[in-house]
Amino acid sequence: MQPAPPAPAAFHAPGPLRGTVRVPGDKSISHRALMLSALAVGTSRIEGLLDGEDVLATAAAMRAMGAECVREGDGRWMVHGVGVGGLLQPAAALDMGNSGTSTRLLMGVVASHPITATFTGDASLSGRPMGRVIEPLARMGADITASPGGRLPLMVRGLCPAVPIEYRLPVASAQVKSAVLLAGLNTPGLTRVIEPVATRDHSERMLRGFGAELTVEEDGTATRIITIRGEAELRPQEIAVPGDPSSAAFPAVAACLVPGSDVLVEHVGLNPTRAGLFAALQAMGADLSFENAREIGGEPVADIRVRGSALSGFANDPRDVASMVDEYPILFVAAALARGRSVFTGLEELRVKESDRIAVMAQGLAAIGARVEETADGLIVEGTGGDRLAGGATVAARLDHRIAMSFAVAGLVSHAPVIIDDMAPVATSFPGFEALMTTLGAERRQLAPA
Ligand SMILES: O=C(O)C1=C[C@@H](OP(=O)(O)O)[C@@H](O)[C@H](O)C1
Ligand SMILES: C=C(OP(=O)(O)O)C(=O)O
Repeated sequence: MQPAPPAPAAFHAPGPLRGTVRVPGDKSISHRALMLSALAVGTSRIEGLLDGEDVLATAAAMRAMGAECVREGDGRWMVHGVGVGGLLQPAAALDMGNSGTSTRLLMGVVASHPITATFTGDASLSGRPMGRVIEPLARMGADITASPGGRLPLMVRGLCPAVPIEYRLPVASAQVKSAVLLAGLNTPGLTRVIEPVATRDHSERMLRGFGAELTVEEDGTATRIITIRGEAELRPQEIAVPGDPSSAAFPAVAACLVPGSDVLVEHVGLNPTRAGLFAALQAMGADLSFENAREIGGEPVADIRVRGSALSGFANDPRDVASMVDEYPILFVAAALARGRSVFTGLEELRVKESDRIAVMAQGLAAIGARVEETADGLIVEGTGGDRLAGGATVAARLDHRIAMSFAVAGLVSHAPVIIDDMAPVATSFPGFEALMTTLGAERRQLAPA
């Protein structure tokens, strides 16, 4: 298939942003809901599932391995699971598109099933390191043949029964943790992951919710020891997926930056392992509050009210990186408009996301007039103190949805247009982004014909 032609766009805000919106379902939870439903015995129902391309790649893979996954309506899915150990050999390569989460978690699932699966992906995903999951899964007995540098395309030949391991995460990654736990689901005995820095814990919460025997201990130094008993029988569930805090980040920062704005983002998941951005914005002086706090499907949820705010510079605590790892690109935009200097450190993981998010944001922000300095593990930003950026440049999204949306927001507070060369990647995690921003009062700018 020919790749779609690029979809350039630029946005502006003729006035304050105002209104009440809901962002699509949480991407991390959506992937896990499909995978665990496919591994349960019987029929699960999911509502609020993210209908984004990344999650659809997971659904297609579960189907290719024998689970029935049916989209019954907007965000409403029915999954008929085959049981842990019951997945079938897929007839063709599993196309993971742009999705690191689908790839790494499913490699874990396949590793302990008696099947072989080939994983392929787009140019961005094919450049991302898979060695971090190959290493523990090979220790469990999976036979994995990867392209040079531990990249896609790669083939996983599972071993059943696999060998339980105790694995200390060398990098703070929920994807690596989840890959090992999911492999442990169909492995006899106890599989253990030791996590020195807490990462998102949706896998742990949901595995327990499906009836797996899983314990989490803390050793007093914030290290978490997660143990799962394998050969589990998962019971089908009804799952409600909350709104994605990583998507809510874009309208929230936009509302902070556009003077006079007042925006309510409803129904946002606020799991503490995910909510770092909102605390950072509050520390910068944002007028941001949480309303109607509640719990849905084992996850904390609230509505977030954000008003236009004068922000101050920020220095992040490197220990908090995992709680907002995907939100740094949009936080860099907030820092570019804040008063004073922001210093971001400990962000090396950003270099191996859909793009090198430190380098790509540094280049793009510099091109639209922000004062930034890239460092080995982060960025130093001298903010404008609320003045608009110059704009007047085209920035490359590089197949990275979060880069595209970050510069869409930067355009709202720039004099001249900020043209994003391709908005298409936004469909991986936030279908409806443009419509939502338009509801709030943002507008697409007319671009001169090329
Ligand atoms: O487990 C997950 O759902 C995710 C974990 C994070 O990746 P890492 O585990 O590579 O940090 C995050 O960046 C990604 O968007 C989703
Ligand atoms: C890093 C991300 O996703 P993934 O690793 O699943 O591609 C993201 O959504 O920002």
